[in-house]
Amino acid sequence: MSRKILQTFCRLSRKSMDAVSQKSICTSSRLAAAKILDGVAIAKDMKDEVKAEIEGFVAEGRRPPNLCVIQVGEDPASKAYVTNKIKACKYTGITSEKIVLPVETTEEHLLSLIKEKSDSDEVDGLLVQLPVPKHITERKVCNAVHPSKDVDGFNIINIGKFCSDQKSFVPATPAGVMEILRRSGIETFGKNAVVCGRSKNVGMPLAMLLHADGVYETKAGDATTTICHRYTPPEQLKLFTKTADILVVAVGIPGLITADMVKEGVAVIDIGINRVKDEKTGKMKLVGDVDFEGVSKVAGHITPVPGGVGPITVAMLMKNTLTAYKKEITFE
Ligand SMILES: Nc1nc(=O)c2c([nH]1)NC[C@@H]1CN(c3ccc(C(=O)N[C@@H](CCC(=O)O)C(=O)O)cc3)C=[N+]21
Ligand SMILES: [Mg+2]
Repeated sequence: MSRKILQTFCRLSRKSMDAVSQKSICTSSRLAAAKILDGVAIAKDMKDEVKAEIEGFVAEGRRPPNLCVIQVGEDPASKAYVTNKIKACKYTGITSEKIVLPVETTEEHLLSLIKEKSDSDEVDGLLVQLPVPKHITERKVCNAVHPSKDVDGFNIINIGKFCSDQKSFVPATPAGVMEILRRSGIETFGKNAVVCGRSKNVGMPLAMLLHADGVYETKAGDATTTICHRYTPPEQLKLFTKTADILVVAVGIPGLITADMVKEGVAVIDIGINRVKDEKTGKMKLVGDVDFEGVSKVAGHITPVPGGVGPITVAMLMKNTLTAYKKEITFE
């Protein structure tokens, strides 16, 4: 046998032996389907913890925490999200006020309402559901919410603190993703994380949480973190996603991530929310950015859509509202 053939043979037999030993050792995730990270169950655990703590405060004679949610216009998706938030308030024992303003509300009127609620001793958490109508400047709205009540973490003071590794209100979706990883025992320290999407409310803060130094107040993940975005050439996107031990996708393109783009055993967190028509039934359905069927055969862990990150976002908002109530973060 020539040297070359022998080498090839050895390599092949080594590979097949690995496959055999892996199969016999690894009975669950790897070679079988990915473990589905149940967002509804994790969110329930988180809400139950908040609920128990609130019951304690109320038993001591304190008023429960309060959340004020302002919605401008009647966007159907916003309505659904706000409904979920109010429902979670009821479940956890947070009192809530939902204020729906007409779509033609002036910026001046909205800003004065935000100021009124920011000044009210009855309100602990305050948020304006985004997006706001085009004639209103989103940045002004976010900055009008007092930092100590800014449970969305969208005020520039909270963004500044957060980016300086200080304790702050952190946006619920990225904070929720870290919570999924933590509660599912998925290590970030020294791992490769790839974040697809660089939005100010999700991709950017999530990349911060994954890459920054865990010794500081934000308790970040110490992962080697790559950010991909709309100008990452498609053929390069795959090179990056293939390196990921943790792959987070928040882009808004159904089916963007396919099985050939991921490494075996990767933890996939799908933040996409896309309403598409079901080919079989003709009805509208919710899907993420990940080809769930294909990728779940290769991944070690994967979040579904719906029932993944969405419910955890809502649960994290409850946690942030409790934090605001306890005045755990100081703003001087
Ligand atoms: N000021 C502000 N704060 C936000 O936190 C905020 C926002 N604006 N604007 C929009 C995004 C998106 N977001 C979601 C909340 C709940 C679900 C959720 O409950 N999703 C369910 C399905 C809901 C459905 O059926 O549409 C699930 O994934 O299972 C999703 C997304 C919060 N956001
Ligand atoms: Mg969000």
